[in-house]
Amino acid sequence: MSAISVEELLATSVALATERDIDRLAQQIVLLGCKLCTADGGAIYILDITKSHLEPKAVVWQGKPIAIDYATDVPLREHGQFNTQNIYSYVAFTGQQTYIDSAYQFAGFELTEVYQRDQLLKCKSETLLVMPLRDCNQQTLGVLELFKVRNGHSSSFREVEKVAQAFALQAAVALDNAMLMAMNRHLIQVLDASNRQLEAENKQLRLQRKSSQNYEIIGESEPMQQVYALMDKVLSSNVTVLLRGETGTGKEVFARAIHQHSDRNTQLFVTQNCAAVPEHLLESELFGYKKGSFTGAATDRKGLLDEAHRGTLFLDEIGDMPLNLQTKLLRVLQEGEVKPIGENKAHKVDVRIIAATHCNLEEKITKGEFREDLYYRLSVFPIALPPLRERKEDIPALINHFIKGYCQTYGRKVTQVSPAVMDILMRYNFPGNVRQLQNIIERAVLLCDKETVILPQHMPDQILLDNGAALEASDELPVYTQNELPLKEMVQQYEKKLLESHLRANNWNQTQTAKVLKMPRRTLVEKIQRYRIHNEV
Ligand SMILES: Nc1ncnc2c1ncn2[C@@H]1O[C@H](COP(=O)(O)OP(=O)(O)OP(=O)(O)O)[C@@H](O)[C@H]1O
Repeated sequence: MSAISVEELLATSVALATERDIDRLAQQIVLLGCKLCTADGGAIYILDITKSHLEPKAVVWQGKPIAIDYATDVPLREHGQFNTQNIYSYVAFTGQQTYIDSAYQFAGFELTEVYQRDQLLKCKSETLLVMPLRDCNQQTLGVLELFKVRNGHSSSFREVEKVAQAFALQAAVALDNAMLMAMNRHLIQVLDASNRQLEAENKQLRLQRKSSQNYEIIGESEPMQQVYALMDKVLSSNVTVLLRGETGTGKEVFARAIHQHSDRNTQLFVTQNCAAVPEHLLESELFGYKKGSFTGAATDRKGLLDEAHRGTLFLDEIGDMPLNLQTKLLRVLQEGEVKPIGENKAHKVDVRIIAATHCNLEEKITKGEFREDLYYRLSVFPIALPPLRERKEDIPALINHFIKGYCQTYGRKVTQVSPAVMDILMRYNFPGNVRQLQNIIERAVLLCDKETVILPQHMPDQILLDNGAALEASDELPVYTQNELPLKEMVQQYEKKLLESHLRANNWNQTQTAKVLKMPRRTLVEKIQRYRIHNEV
């Protein structure tokens, strides 16, 4: 064996201690092992993560790494038994440093991998040394094999036993460190990935919470849930939204909510009703003007589109916008450009448009009153708001919301509506939708001087009339078309139905019903017994 210089030993130590990549380290180990023990070649096998196989990691021949494609994994167990036939798995299993001096005469182990490699390298292995690589807890990490080929003067590895052992120990420590680091890196990656996933999920959850709870819009009914789901989709984009719905369904409320929950919420939410002002005024409102561009234009004036720069412009009643302005608006949507009246050049604006309409735009297009191209630009993301009569389950929550608000405004102590009022309002069709309900409650709160409950007499006459008509039309009261009964009986039947209906509306509370019907409670009880009226609750 050629003597190893101190420098070479130091260089070996440094090389092993500094390499962190397992594949490169495995190659270094074999290269250095060959050099220290004057081997012609060598191979390293490392235990896989399931600790069931030894995987070939690097093979070196005459000082150079060669491809390891020929080598296959070596199982540690076969048929449930430890695979002690194979030299690598034997060493891995027993931890015994093993020497073979005449590979082709030796019958103690299967040396299939060795013979295969010899065929590939066109040589004949003569002496072999297979060493276990174990960590400080004596757990096997892999095995290192060194070999010398038959060349007439090859010597046994036994001569370098001590050097080989010391080297294997050092190599195992380096390998253990590198594996721990790789494991750490892997864990950090897994943690990072799961953190990113958690962050994304949290963001999504925050958005969902916003949608169902934080829009500050009253209504939990199914049709409203569908609207919230659509709103969620447009919050993080600048897409133009078209809100459609009857008057008073809350189009402005929803437009404001979209702005407030979007990235633009630090900038202005500007509104303009396109039906409320004449054409020339609407144009100067929206686009602004230059000083002197028309009589009365004493100074330059910014339009609302510029006011809403980086914010949102809500255009209510878009269906009533004059055709000339529709063309100008289309340019804003297509080019993001605004040209104030009297100005030669257009300038860029960054504004999100939310438009609203209660009218049938498709019909207006057919009549030539609305530009089809503008319609397509505006209705990139239409949201239809349901009329109140299609989400009556939201009426009680809206009533409470408005009662609270108006009690604060007017200093009243109203807490609720009577069951009869609730019944009347639940029956009503609300052509004016939420706005109409809001007005009804405002009026009722104002009418309640000392009362804490809103009663039928606080309802507008029209609502009571409509309610009476609805009651008559419903099955709850008998409608006689023929005089098949004497009048007295007809009146009695009518009285019975009327009492039933009021009792139901007052939640079968007899005192309350008697009060509403302005009759003594005792008389009501007598009639209930006489007509055999039964509480349905
Ligand atoms: N879901 C709701 N929760 C609480 N208040 C609402 C709701 N929807 C509407 N409102 C109230 O109803 C009134 C009418 O709403 P809004 O002005 O947004 O309706 P609109 O559809 O824009 O009406 P129009 O078509 O007449 O312009 C407002 O005072 C608003 O505060």
